[in-house]
Order: sequence, then C-alpha cells, then structure tokens
Amino acid sequence: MVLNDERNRRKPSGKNPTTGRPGSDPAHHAAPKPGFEVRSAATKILAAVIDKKTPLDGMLDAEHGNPAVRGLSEADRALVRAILHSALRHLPRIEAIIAGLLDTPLPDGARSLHHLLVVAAAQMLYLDVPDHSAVDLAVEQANHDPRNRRFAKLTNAILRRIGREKEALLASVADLPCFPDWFFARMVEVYGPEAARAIAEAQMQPAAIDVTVKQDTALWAERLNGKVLPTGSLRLERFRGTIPELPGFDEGAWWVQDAAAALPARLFGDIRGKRVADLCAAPGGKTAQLIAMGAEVTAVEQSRSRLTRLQSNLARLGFEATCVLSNLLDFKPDQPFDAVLLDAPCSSTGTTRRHPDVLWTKGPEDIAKLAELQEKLLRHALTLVRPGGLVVFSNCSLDPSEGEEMIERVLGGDAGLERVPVDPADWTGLEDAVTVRGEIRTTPAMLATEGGIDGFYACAIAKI
Ligand SMILES: C[S@@+](CC[C@H](N)C(=O)[O-])C[C@H]1O[C@@H](n2cnc3c(N)ncnc32)[C@H](O)[C@@H]1O
Repeated sequence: MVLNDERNRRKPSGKNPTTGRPGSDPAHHAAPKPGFEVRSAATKILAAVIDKKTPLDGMLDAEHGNPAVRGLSEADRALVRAILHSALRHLPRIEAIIAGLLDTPLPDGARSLHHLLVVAAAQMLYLDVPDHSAVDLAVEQANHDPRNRRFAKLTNAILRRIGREKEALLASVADLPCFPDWFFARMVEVYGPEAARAIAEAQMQPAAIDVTVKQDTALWAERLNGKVLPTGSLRLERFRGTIPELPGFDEGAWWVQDAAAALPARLFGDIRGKRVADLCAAPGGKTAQLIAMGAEVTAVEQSRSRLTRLQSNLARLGFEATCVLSNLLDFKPDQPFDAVLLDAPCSSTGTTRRHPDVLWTKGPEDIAKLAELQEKLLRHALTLVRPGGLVVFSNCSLDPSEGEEMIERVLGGDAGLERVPVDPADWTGLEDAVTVRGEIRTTPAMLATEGGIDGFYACAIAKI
C-alpha cells in the first residue's frame, strides 16, 4: 500500500525507515510528547463510536467515562471532545480525502490506522491545530502501536500531503454530504434532494446554547448577552465557559433547552390550573415549561438517575412537580389527566449538531425499533387523558417513521381521536415548520439566519 503519487518522490534519504525522521530512534522508545495522550484517547474513542456503536457523551465523562479520558485535565478532555466532534461531523469528507491519497485502500484489519488518520486529519482540516503537531503526534501514535508501526511512514506521507494541499483537498469533497449513505438516502426520500442537502450542510455547524427564561426574556437577553429568537427562546451565540457560572443560573432564572425542544409545550395553549402529565420527562426541560405555564405537573420517568437529575433541575428553578419513577407502560394513575405530553425516546437524528456521533451509532434498524416503541407508548399515553383532553406527542427525530407516519397510523384506526392543527399565524418566524396537516416539523436547516435549530416533530391530538 503506497500513497498516490508518493512513489515517484521516493529517494534514498538516510532517514529512519520507520519514523521518516533523520537518524532518529523509533519514537516508541522515547517518552510520549505532550498531546500524545489526547490524540491517543481521541483515537480510541473514535474506534468505540464507529466500530462498537458506543455513544460519545458517556465516554467523555470525567468520572465514569472511557479509561482513556479519566486521567485527563478538563482542558485536555475539551480538546478530545473538539477533535471527535470535528471528526464525526465531517467523517465522509475526511475519509474521502484519505482514500483519494492512497492508491490501494487500507486493509480491512487496519481500523486503528484509519481512526488515527481521521483524528489527525480532522485537526488539520477543521481545527486550529498546527499541521506539524498533528502529523508528529500521529506518527508517534503509529510507532507506539505494534499494529501500525509499519505504517508510520505512510501516516507521515499522507498527513504531510493533507497539510500541503489542504485547500484543494477540501474543495474536492465540498459536495459530499456529511451523512452516512443510508441516512442521506432517507433524507432525500423524505425531504427531497435540495432540502436533504441543506439539512446535511446545516448539521455541520455546531449548535449554540439556547435557554428558556422563566420571566422577562428581554431582561435576560441583556444580562446574558444573548438574542431572543422568533420562537421566544434566548440564544447565547457568543457563550464560552461553563453554564453554572452564568448570571441567573443559581437563582434559577432560566434553563438550557434547544429552541426546537421548547416548541412542543406551546401546542397545549392555555393550561393554567390544568393537571398535566409529562411522560418520559427527564431531564425536565419540558416539565419546567409546563410548570412555568401554570400547570399542575406529574413527571413520569423510568430512569432513577435521570429522575434525580430532573428533581435537582426543578429544585434549582424553585419549581415543584409530582415525580413518579416508573416505566410509562406500567403507569396507571387513579384519575385521568386534562392533558398529557409524551416526548418519546427516539433516534435523536435531529440533534446531530450537538451529538455528531448519533448517525454513526444508530442505523435504520434502530429507527424501526424506536418507532414501534413510540407507538406503544403513545397508545398507552392516550389512555391517560380524559375525554376532551389533549395529548402532545413529540421527539427529536428527523425520520417521519418516528413522527408523521406513526401518528397517521394511530389516528387512522381510531374515530375517538382527532389531530388538532396548529395555526401558522401563531408561529411567526417559523411558518415553514407548520406542515399541511398542522403539525410542527423542524429541521436543522430552519432559522438558518439565526444559526439553525434542532430537528423536532410535534403533533397535538384531542381525545373526543
Ligand atoms: C427524549 S428524553 C426526554 C426529554 C425530556 N422530555 C425533556 O424535555 O427534558 C426521553 C426520556 O424518556 C425516558 N424513557 C424512555 N423509555 C421510557 C419508558 N418506557 N417509561 C418512562 N420513561 C422512559 C428516558 O429515560 C429519557 O429520560
């Protein structure tokens, strides 16, 4: 296996054949360079995401995460995260660039070499890491790994070429959608080629932090140096640092919630004084909204640790709810509710701006299973509301099999249920998100001038 066009340049150089450096000993005998552990952690975690389908967030946790990150400083963990986000956000382009520089593909067994190259290329192409540092550390990594030692020279050659020809290489892949093929094909089928491209393009932009404010959004926009979106959420475009340090956090004046995630609660209209169940409630962004809207809320959640997190979030906000630890399918209250919100577990394909691992850890078979589960949960949720009551179903998937199509199936077979269409006049700035049936469907390509929004689906159903 050789680098395209590198053969003609090969001359006897007097350099060490393994490291490509003049006269040096193999790097695996030396102490690791600063930054080596960060790259090595990023490579291991990328392998776990792509090859083992392990979600990224848990692996980056300082206490319970992947052993490779546990000993790292906060700054180093942040760098691991930045490298991985860049690598996963642009994976098809990075892989195409690397493949184009080889005249034969990497052998099937060379997965760790693939990951090492992707990690280094992501830093060179999409982050401000100096090329020489990314190249040196990648060559050192190759030398440290007995599986990759024989590829150290190739690693050096590929990465140096990426450094030299960066602009042209990036231009050569600029039309490639950064989605796995199966997902892009599905987006084209559902939204059409142009919209699918816009969605793929939008998901490459990291998402800003949005917050929902309890009262007086304009005042908090000033204090937090944020911008009020047409949807009412406050966007902190220039935010850097940690959330708990921001003004208003300790006093519970606001909570973090993507602008799209704040939309489903709006479908209830006026719920002051009503008994509302928030099903699948943790970490509680929508529970907080329903309480702020004046409802008496029961929050149901099956995960103990997540319910604890919801309770501490509500305590910080000075809010109260009845919290029930239960699988929703086993939840049988004494009295039906006036309204129910089911924000169902889903594939989360609308959140790839924040979670670029999602599309590499989930596949079409997961989406099909989740759609089945959602239908079961919705059918149960519908039994929990009184006649005349309202059920809002929502989730953050871009796939209509988890939204529009499933709702169609549930409504189609039941004369006692009716979709309640939203009025586009109430959705200024987000009119495109109102479907012909009066549901809400956002994609990351919407609110583009404001920096985008997560993909979300929401629909209101009345029980007659
Ligand atoms: C998308 S998250 C909900 C986000 C939440 N509504 C919010 O706005 O903060 C889905 C939640 O559903 C919970 N969940 C999944 N299956 C459940 C079930 N069968 N019963 C109860 N909760 C469930 C998960 O533990 C997870 O916390």
